[in-house]
Amino acid sequence: GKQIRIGIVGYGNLGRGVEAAIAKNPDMTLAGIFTRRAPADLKPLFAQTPVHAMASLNEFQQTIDVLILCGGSKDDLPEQGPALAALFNTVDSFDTHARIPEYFAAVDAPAQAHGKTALISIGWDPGMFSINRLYGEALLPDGVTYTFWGKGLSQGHSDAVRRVPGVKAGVQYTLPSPDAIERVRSGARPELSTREKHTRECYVVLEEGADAAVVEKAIVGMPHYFADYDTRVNFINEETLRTEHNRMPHGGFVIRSGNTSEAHAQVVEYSLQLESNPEFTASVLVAYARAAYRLNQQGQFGAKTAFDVAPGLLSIKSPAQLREELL
Ligand SMILES: NC(=O)C1=CN([C@@H]2O[C@H](COP(=O)(O)OP(=O)(O)OC[C@H]3O[C@@H](n4cnc5c(N)ncnc54)[C@H](OP(=O)(O)O)[C@@H]3O)[C@@H](O)[C@H]2O)C=CC1
Ligand SMILES: N[C@@H](C[C@H]1CC(C(=O)O)=NO1)C(=O)O
Repeated sequence: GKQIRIGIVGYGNLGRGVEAAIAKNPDMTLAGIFTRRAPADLKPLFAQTPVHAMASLNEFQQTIDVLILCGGSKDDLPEQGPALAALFNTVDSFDTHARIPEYFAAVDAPAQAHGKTALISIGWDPGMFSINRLYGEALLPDGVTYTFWGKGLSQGHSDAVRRVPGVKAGVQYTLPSPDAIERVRSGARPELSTREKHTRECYVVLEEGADAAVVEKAIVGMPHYFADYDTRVNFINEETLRTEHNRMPHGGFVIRSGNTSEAHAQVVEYSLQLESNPEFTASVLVAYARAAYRLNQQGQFGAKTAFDVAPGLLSIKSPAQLREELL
């Protein structure tokens, strides 16, 4: 049948992951990559992938079904999300949790006004972990939920570090507290503050002449990303970053402990072990692009989150096939 035509906006770790993921979905085809840089500067994963300047995006309104927005949540998506939701169906991974309500509103208005469908904050957290936190609360109303990430590389926090003036390059690792995990797994249902659950470790390459103390202060005090955590900042050179910090593994789990009666405790858990955080996130975005296309065909316009998307819309299988095979 008809292939769903995808455009990638922003070619970083996530954009490259989406290029790979589309090749794994036979009902999808990649119309092209759109970048703010000079297209000739980009080396796509597949030589045949077209690369266009962002300015030419308007010309593709009739030939692209869904845009997957792969920009950074700190500075790119707040501007690109609302602007592009007026022109295309979109899917993004916006993950500045504290700002999701305002981002939802900023994207919903243009999408509604132009009959577009915009799936926001898709990925694993927010995204698949959000869905599993919802399942936990809905299925075991009397209980507690915990989310742990890592040890691994957070792309949102790494992007945020890279945006600090004076930072040339950088990554951020999230480390869960072994003690906190042990207390949760013991069934003790402890009260844990944000600071007690994870610490954050940054590795930063400074621009020439940048002041390390000023950069460190800007990172550790950064609202929404670092201010609520104990954070260490290590300064390294480009060679070390390239050789020791070029892998992007991550993972984690959502656990719900609850009681269905005095007598019976129940536990629900969802976990991820990711060799590549960006490739997994990209694969989630591509499955949701299928849903965005279908929702738009159904006249479901405006901004939506992972909570609003029926699981069947993600599958390449037809509803009848799903009933036969997966029920
Ligand atoms: N919800 C979730 O579970 C997850 C969400 N995310 C989100 O995805 C976002 C993007 O992550 P990630 O792809 O790692 O970010 P990157 O820093 O790799 O890319 C962000 C943007 O920066 C530009 N860029 C990329 N490489 C370069 C370069 N070498 N020089 C100049 N500009 C460059 C690209 O835009 P352009 O091509 O236009 O220059 C790109 O879209 C994160 O900020 C995070 O918020 C990530 C993982 C999980
Ligand atoms: N959005 C995160 C995905 C997970 C990882 C994470 C963290 O390490 O703080 N929080 O959510 C990312 O950008 O990698």
